[in-house]
Amino acid sequence: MSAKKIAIIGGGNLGSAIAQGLLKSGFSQAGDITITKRNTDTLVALKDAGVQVEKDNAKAIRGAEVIIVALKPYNVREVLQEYSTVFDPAKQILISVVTGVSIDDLERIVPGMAVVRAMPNTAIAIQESMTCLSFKHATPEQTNFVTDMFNQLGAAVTIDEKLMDAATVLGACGIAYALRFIRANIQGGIEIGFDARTASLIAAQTVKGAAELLIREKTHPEAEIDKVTTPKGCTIAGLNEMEHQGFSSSLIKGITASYDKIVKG
Ligand SMILES: NC(=O)C1=CN([C@@H]2O[C@H](COP(=O)(O)OP(=O)(O)OC[C@H]3O[C@@H](n4cnc5c(N)ncnc54)[C@H](O)[C@@H]3O)[C@@H](O)[C@H]2O)C=CC1
Ligand SMILES: O=C(O)[C@@H]1CCC=N1
Repeated sequence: MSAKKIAIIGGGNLGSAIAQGLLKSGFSQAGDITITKRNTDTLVALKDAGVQVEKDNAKAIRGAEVIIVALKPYNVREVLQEYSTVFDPAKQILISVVTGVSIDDLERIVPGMAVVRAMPNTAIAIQESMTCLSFKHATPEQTNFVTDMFNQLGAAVTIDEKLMDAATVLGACGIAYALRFIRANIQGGIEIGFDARTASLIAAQTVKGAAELLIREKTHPEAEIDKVTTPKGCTIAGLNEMEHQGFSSSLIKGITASYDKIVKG
């Protein structure tokens, strides 16, 4: 449990998920978390859980030691600029989960502040995020704090900032790709006889099992696939048909399209 006061600026999809994760993990007490949004109606559940819900960013920033900025890339500059004099670089750290805005850019907007970039995904709400972190001017104490926090909200890895756009695609967008894969399995499962609820359970638990095999056993996917593909069996027949239809290729092309969207706009 951390006694640090945390302010989340931008209580949208990711900001709210971070607040939920901080609460569920026990990393923070509800009263130590403040979350801001212009229209706070969607934050009722967090408010009911004891989180401080605010419209006033200045008040939230003043009362915090850790500020997590979860605004859209197109308004983060404008909003941070408005409050740049409210920050206290001697006592605070700024963590940005904003896509495509560099540490240098953010440190220029809020002079003197140590900025950390973090790229979690929405599974942070249930402590299952993959979070990539980049540090530049953070002190060892700040680095340890941020790493520990995101480790308690899933798994965290530190990467070179030049890989942050790639991390955004593979980790943050990646959860959407995985969910679409599961949805397609559900659609197929219904077509071959299951009701939607049973198909959802089978598809999701099967993907969870596949992921856990790789994480726990540290094996290569193809080595695990070899164990499933009985010669002349149904698995290889299905896999090969998927590849004939461009399965791996479509995923790789999707990943590079997402990446180009961040890099080229
Ligand atoms: N949604 C995701 O899965 C992920 C999002 N990100 C990044 O996180 C950031 C936030 O993304 P989302 O949560 O999806 O967007 P969102 O649009 O759901 O959240 C942004 C929130 O900021 C609020 N906001 C706007 N102006 C404000 C102001 N002046 N003061 C306080 N709040 C204000 C908006 O009302 C909105 O609720 C983006 O930069 C995105 O690229 C990064 C990783 C994953
Ligand atoms: O789609 C987006 O732009 C954001 C960044 C990563 C996940 N959602």
